[in-house]
Amino acid sequence: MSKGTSKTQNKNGSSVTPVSKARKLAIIGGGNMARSLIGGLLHDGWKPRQFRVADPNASQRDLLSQTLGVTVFEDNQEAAAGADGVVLAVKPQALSKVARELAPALIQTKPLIISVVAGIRTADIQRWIGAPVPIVRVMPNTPALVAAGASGLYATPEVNNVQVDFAESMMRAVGLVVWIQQEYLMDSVTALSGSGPAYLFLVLEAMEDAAVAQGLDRRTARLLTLQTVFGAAKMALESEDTPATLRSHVTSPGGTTAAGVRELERGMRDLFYQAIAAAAARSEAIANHYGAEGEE
Ligand SMILES: NC(=O)C1=CN([C@@H]2O[C@H](COP(=O)(O)OP(=O)(O)OC[C@H]3O[C@@H](n4cnc5c(N)ncnc54)[C@H](O)[C@@H]3O)[C@@H](O)[C@H]2O)C=CC1
Ligand SMILES: O=C(O)[C@@H]1CCC=N1
Repeated sequence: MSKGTSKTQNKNGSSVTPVSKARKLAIIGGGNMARSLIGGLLHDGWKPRQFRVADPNASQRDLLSQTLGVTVFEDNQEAAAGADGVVLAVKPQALSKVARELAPALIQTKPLIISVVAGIRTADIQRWIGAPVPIVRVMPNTPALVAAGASGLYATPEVNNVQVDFAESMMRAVGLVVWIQQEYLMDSVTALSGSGPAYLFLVLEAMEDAAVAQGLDRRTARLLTLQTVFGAAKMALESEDTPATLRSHVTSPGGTTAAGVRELERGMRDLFYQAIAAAAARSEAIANHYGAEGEE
């Protein structure tokens, strides 16, 4: 896997053209992921007028228009009208209804459909829409808000090269992009990088609390924790060495790090193995459960 965000070729090996700043993007579901994505794209130079966001919840719409300046709609079809891309960003249980409602507009105007919905497979979305429409399934994560996202992308065979470039340029503007060739692996991507920020926020909480228990004040504990985690990730991204080698450089024989790592090795690897396996299994279960809606 390549590191950083400087990839210059798309999944077909051709160079990526930047997304035209005239493109219009409809986003169906204006919650946490939509806000992270829009915030990151605005930071990259997109204009608020390029976004048409639909959400049935008035307070979500107010938040979006007041904080991000985007155009908001109560009606999904109105938001999708005339968009070059339609991002589906509702919860998995809402997707079948949303896709069925949008079907006539999507079949008529043929925008690229980008689903960020965890679990749900492209075949189920196409079945709800009732036609083999082009879909790029994306698993982003919330650090997209600060242009440090990580996204796995899967394209159905109907997606053409221009649409590949569109999806890739858009997601690269908010972080790292990796193309996934087999759709079932999107469950693993979801479990790793989609959910991953939450695991690491938990690690931050645990390190900070442990430092406070040692006597450090909370502010100092938080600052040292955050900078340590940021520094370690930056160093690992920029280094040719593996994380194991970098760890060995910190660990003096008989020293403090060895004493700390010995405690973590009593269960941390197994816990992460179990956490990622559980999240991937949940993604598959969501797909089986909510994806089956409307099946004959
Ligand atoms: N939050 C995260 O870190 C990530 C979330 N995702 C996926 O993104 C999707 C959205 O997640 P969040 O933004 O976290 O959820 P959220 O609950 O914050 O946002 C969902 C929004 O959809 C709106 N909504 C409900 N029914 C709707 C309908 N019929 N039409 C239009 N909008 C409707 C809700 O009012 C809400 O504002 C989920 O499918 C999730 O799996 C993917 C990657 C990361
Ligand atoms: O928790 C979830 O289901 C979503 C998908 C990845 C991150 N949040």
